[in-house]
Amino acid sequence: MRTAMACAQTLNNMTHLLPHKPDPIQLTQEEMKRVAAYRAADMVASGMVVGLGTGSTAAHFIDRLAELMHKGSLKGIIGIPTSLKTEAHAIKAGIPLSTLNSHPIVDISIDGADEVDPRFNLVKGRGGSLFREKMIEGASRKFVVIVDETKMVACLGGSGLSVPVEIVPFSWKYTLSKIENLFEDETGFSARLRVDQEKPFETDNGNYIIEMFFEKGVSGDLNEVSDRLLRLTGVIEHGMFLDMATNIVVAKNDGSVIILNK
Ligand SMILES: O=C[C@H](O)[C@H](O)[C@H](O)COP(=O)(O)O
Repeated sequence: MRTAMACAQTLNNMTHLLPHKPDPIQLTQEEMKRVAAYRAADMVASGMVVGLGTGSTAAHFIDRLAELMHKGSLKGIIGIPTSLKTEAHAIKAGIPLSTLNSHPIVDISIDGADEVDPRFNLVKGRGGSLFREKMIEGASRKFVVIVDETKMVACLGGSGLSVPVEIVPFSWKYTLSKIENLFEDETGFSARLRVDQEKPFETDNGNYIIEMFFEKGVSGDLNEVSDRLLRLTGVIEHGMFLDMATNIVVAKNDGSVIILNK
């Protein structure tokens, strides 16, 4: 009895010397983006033609890719940028670039997304890039999406944030009204021109963006919704990337990573 008490007392007195049990890691969203990007960089091999995504998550990937190239761990990489911003970033980072015209088959594309649903469908383009992304990622053998866990959704557009559509500037109000007509039976649907500093936002292709909002997310058959949008004269492309992603790299705020493969 005396011994047991003494042990308890000793233990209490010694707790400051015991190994400290670390608090569970709580990564910020930016840190999660970096974790996902770094993991995806491991999927790139020497000699690959790599589609370089656009946005804050893809920017971490570009930095990591450049780092691996400069270290000599990756050789003979050619990047295909999905936006002018990414092109400038990659040039600064020293990544040799080419185009889809010269390299029509891309080995792997790595890019972020605004939303990912359980079927690997994505919303992309809230940063203003979607057309070049869709073209290059559609030409890729592998399309790896890098996200933090906040991007995982039950249905596209369900977060109340926009689903972008790139349209030609000519008669944009007419195209906007056609998009509104398409979803007139959708409760809570709205659409508007994306504006930046009181002027229409312009994409890298000199086009405008219509932002569509769905109160309860995009309903019905997504391929049908996509087809109906693309049939409208004036619509160039939309930000729903359906059945394109082959792998999703999800970083969680406890520091772990989940890789989903199609
Ligand atoms: O237009 C932007 C691109 O589609 C981005 O990949 C997407 O918006 C995700 O961006 P971020 O990684 O900055 O969240």
